[in-house]
Amino acid sequence: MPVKRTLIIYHSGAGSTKTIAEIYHEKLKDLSPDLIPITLPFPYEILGHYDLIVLGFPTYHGEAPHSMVQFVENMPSFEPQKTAFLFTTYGLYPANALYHLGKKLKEKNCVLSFTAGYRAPATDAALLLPPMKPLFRYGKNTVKKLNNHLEHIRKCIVSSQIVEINPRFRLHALLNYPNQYFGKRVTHQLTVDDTLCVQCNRCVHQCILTCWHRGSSSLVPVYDNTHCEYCFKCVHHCPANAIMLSSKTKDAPN
Ligand SMILES: Cc1cc2nc3c(=O)[nH]c(=O)nc-3n(C[C@H](O)[C@H](O)[C@H](O)COP(=O)(O)O)c2cc1C
Repeated sequence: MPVKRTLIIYHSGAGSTKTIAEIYHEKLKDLSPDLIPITLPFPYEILGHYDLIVLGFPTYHGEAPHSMVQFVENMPSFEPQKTAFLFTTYGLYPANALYHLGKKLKEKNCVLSFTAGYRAPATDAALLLPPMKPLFRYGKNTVKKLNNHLEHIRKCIVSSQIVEINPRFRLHALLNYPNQYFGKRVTHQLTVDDTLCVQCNRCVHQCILTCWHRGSSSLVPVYDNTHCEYCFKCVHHCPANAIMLSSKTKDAPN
């Protein structure tokens, strides 16, 4: 049976989703999967080289991030069908994030064969409540879960036995609605400390929603939160810890 060509593709702010994607990549390396982060816009034609796509994303406010939704919505409808695996990382509760993105993938003619959620350090909470950072960590059963999931994925890659699943709608996720409603209404203002900034422009290169631009009057990058989904990738990638955060509640960005 021919081995299916596999692409692992992910979006990650603080690195937890990237870590899980890298573990998938490492543990399946004998089957030569490719691993890439999502970019916007994305060269969708490369997806034509793969039979099977593993898609990873963090849960934000009980949903997939806008960037991820945008990535899937702009995807062409596949002909022939493609097999997709979906995983998310979350701090406390992934609500219906997998259900909603799974449905969108099916609209693109993907056969969804697997979904998984991994509890990971809650990046937003760790940034907003630094003293509580030690409480936010990977779930105790993550290694066991990963091993089971990798075994399943391996079977699908080496055989043609793909079983289609329908991700379950979690009714109790409706209780999470206040968190989603208010969470989306908190906006953050990121500021750069000019005295610390080393003008490497890593924030400009890392942001997939182009919230950072090279400064015109100074070499310090300029931030615009109009499209920001607060993944905090810029904060985590800044080598000089020059990006700082403040929050306020106002109208949601969308
Ligand atoms: C803006 C934002 C919103 C979040 N909302 C939720 C949430 O609703 N539920 C949850 O369990 N975790 C939530 N988290 C935590 C992330 O899902 C978790 O930290 C995830 O592993 C981050 O992945 P990353 O490190 O790849 O960015 C949120 C994090 C951020 C930054």
